[in-house]
Amino acid sequence: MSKKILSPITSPLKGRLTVPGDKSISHRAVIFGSLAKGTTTITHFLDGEDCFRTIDAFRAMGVPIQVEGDHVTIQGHGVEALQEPLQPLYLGNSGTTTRLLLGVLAGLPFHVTVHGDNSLTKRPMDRIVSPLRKMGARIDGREEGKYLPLSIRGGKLHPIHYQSPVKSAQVKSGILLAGLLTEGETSVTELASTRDHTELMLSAFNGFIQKDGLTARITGNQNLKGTHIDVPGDISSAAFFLAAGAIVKGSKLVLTDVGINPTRTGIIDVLQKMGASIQVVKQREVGGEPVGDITIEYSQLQGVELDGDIIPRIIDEIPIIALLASQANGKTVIRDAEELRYKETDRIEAVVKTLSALGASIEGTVDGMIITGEQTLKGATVDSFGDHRIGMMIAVASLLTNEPVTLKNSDCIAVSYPTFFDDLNLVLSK
Ligand SMILES: O=C(O)C1=C[C@@H](OP(=O)(O)O)[C@@H](O)[C@H](O)C1
Ligand SMILES: C=C(OP(=O)(O)O)C(=O)O
Repeated sequence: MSKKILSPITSPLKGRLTVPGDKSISHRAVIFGSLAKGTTTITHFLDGEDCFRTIDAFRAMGVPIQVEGDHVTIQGHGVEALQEPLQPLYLGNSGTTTRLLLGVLAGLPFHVTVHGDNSLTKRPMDRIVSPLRKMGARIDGREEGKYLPLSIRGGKLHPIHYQSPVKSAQVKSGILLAGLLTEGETSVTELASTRDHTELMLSAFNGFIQKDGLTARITGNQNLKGTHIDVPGDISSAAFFLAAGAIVKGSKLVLTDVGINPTRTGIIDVLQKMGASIQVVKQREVGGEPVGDITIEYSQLQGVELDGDIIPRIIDEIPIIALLASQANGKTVIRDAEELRYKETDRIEAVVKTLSALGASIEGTVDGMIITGEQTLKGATVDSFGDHRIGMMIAVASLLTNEPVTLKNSDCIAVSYPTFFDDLNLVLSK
């Protein structure tokens, strides 16, 4: 098992940092580049383990994909050129790869088996399997297709209108991708707005999608053309540095070229609401996605109440928000976040266990948590439970302790941020 001893720090965090490319956008760029005709080039691609699972899946279907550092080149020959994979597809730890790929596989005349690691094997897949079956895909798996491994017999689908019962961009995107391979109009209505990178990226590939409030409509057999995608920095990765900058006394950081798509900027809203000194500057658009630089400075934070429609906009940031709350005056209450129980770990349980061990006052609820600050954190041995976001939250927490923190299972951080510790050392040494 990997292990990292995180020593107490002696200086605040200073300087400028460009975080790696957005994970959600990197996955989608590979998917659309593989379905399109012509060359797609991707720059600032996230070379994290999850995105390689998406690359490997399309390589297994015969798509030539070349990777040099964070540059990716895809020679797309269109959907008709995809080949049935000869082996089961291993999707590792990546929920996004799985749910989006199932949408693609449902519309292809292949028989494919997909499997993943211990964590992915426990995550619910019925949320995507059920609408894809309604479209005509034949999918089998444990507990009637609730869990991986799954076996998919795809082919000619029929369009549906789907009212999604879960607030999930992966479910929406999986159905839209299946809709792209289906004659007629497929539509998805969401309960709340979730990240819309699939919708935005489709236009970059010469595709078309209609958005009408919480409903997205797509027609099949579009003529997608290869393009260039410059991936913005991942705000979900930047969030760990925004939090560190906000809670380590004397810190001042500028995070450059961060994606600030409004469906993802809940963390900025939360920090503002907590009273952080945070600004977004140099706002611009890159390839249809809004991008900006974010400055953050240490300041005393206040507790907040978070629920309702902001939850999908902070879903991956809640572990680090819990740490922020432990350093804020008063109570923070997070509700409506039961989805956290279906991530790489049960993130409600994992956050409560790790932050309690580090000295925070935190209790879990059915759909969230209650944190009372401000608490002095202490050194301890804590486990990431194999969840990259829990691992990075613990590393940021260790910046506040006077004793070392031992982080067990630290390697999982490479899933979304392979250079996390290098970047942390960079801003600690300024
Ligand atoms: O569509 C995406 O790229 C993602 C959607 C979210 O998952 P859900 O759709 O399950 O909420 C998020 O947690 C995940 O990290 C990435
Ligand atoms: C939940 C996450 O990813 P995925 O669902 O793709 O595994 C995440 O990155 O926090």
